[in-house]
Amino acid sequence: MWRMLGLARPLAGWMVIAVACGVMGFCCATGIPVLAAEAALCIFESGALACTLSATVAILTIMAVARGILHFIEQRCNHYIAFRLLAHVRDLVFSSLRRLTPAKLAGADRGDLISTVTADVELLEVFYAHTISPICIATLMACVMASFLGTVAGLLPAVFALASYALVGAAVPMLISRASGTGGQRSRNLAGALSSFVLDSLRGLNEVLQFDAGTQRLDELGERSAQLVKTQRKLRGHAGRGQAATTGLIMVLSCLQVLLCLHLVQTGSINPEGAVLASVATFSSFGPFVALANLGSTLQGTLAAGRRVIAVLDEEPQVVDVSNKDGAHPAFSGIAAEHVDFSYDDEQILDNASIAVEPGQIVGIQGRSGSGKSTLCRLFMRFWDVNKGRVALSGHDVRGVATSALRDAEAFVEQDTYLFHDSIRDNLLIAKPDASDKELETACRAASVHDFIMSLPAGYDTMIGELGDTLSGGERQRLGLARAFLHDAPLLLLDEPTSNLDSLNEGQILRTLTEQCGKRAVVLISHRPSTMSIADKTYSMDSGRVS
Ligand SMILES: Nc1ncnc2c1ncn2[C@@H]1O[C@H](COP(=O)(O)OP(=O)(O)OP(=O)(O)O)[C@@H](O)[C@H]1O
Repeated sequence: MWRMLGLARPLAGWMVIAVACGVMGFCCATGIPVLAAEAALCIFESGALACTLSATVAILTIMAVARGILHFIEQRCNHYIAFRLLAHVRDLVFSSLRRLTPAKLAGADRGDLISTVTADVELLEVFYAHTISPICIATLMACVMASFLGTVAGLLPAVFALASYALVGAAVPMLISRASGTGGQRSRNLAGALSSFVLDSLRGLNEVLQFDAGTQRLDELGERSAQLVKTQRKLRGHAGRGQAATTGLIMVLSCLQVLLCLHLVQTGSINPEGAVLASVATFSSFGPFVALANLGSTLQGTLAAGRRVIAVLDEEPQVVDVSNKDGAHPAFSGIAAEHVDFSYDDEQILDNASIAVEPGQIVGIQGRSGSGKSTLCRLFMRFWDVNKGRVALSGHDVRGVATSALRDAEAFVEQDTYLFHDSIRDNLLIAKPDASDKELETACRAASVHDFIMSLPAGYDTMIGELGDTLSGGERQRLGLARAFLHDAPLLLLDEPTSNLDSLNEGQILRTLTEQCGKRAVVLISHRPSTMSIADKTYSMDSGRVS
């Protein structure tokens, strides 16, 4: 909670305005019946109906309008603070992910991470807009009311009111929160799992139809929905019972205050006027504390979301970027893995692996599936650091090379090319944002994809559908290669670059690679003998060892 509050420090000024408006607004809300009671007493005592009534009506009208305006300003400020902070927190989370990726996003907790980035950050709105300032407002209102009651009716009604506020505003939300238990969290997890299941089913629709698994998927969908509805019904039940208990408790406490005031009048400790004003004020002053009582059912979920967001912010990256100032910027003169040991978790993937790539060379790597070929490329990119040995770029350990220099020196085409929901042009320009149309065309011709792009209705400005599934595997692969060619790095790491291509397109790509090999070094991973035939030398990988 303190860490989350710390993030709100730059917006403290807005928070002060929100709290001030909230307190003044509740003073008006409580003041209206108190003033009305005061006017009634005055008329009853003096009989000066006309003048008292018009003055009172005027003041009451001003207070009622002021209450509305103040509440509006309070809510505006709270939501301004909340949404500014959500943007700030999202920025912090994305910066953190930038530090933690790609190792973090390749891990098994990827799904959890995505719900932290989306749902958890969103949930913090409740904390920033509906938790902090209501707590401050309730605390200040408790002080204001205690001093008012102390003035009109003495110490005892003031102390009783304070105890009542503590009961409604602190004990009740804690009890509701405890009674709801982890229900809020469970409901959120179930809702997240349900949407993933729906998305998964839609993505795998072809497989579902092909294997006639529709009924089975529908049954599972029904079961998951029923579980979610059950959990939410239970939660609503808790919230409803909590609200009913709060309202009942307020009635009982207000009546007890009236009885206490009557008793004090009987003993002569206070006058009847003070007793009436204290009773009316107590009845109408529970608003800020009810707001806190209602937080009970959401508090645990909000704090759990905050804890997860802060855990992402605090997580230490597996690979720490090297800044331009601290790192080396060597001109490319080859890359090598020297006696490298590596494991993702406990399972050893590379065992004393050594490989050397010189400028202008095409180096092939082959081996059975899972032998660690792609892993070696990821170590060249320094997505992970080696456990033993070193990866050397131009003779420099990559752990000492500036990350931007490393990215400039290498272009990596992985087995799956990710295409953004954007135009083909913008998808390619990510590799070189300032590339001219001519450069774009040259890269696409080299990747044998220019003619295909020109056959599309809007050419390079054609939008790529969501998940890129309007394109074939081969078209996506060639766009990935075009990106790498555009990046124009001296080292190309190509992981199965021709696996989805027909022999015509494969031939064109291989021609491009051999033509360019004077210009750059290429690491080529492939199971295809035709692709491997262009390699100057070939390494074989088996159980993490290279020969
Ligand atoms: N992020 C990861 N976390 C844990 N294990 C991983 C991770 N990525 C890969 N592995 C495991 O490491 C081993 C080597 O994977 P790698 O992708 O390097 O193999 P590969 O030789 O390129 O296989 P293929 O030819 O099928 O692409 C595999 O057993 C794989 O399951």
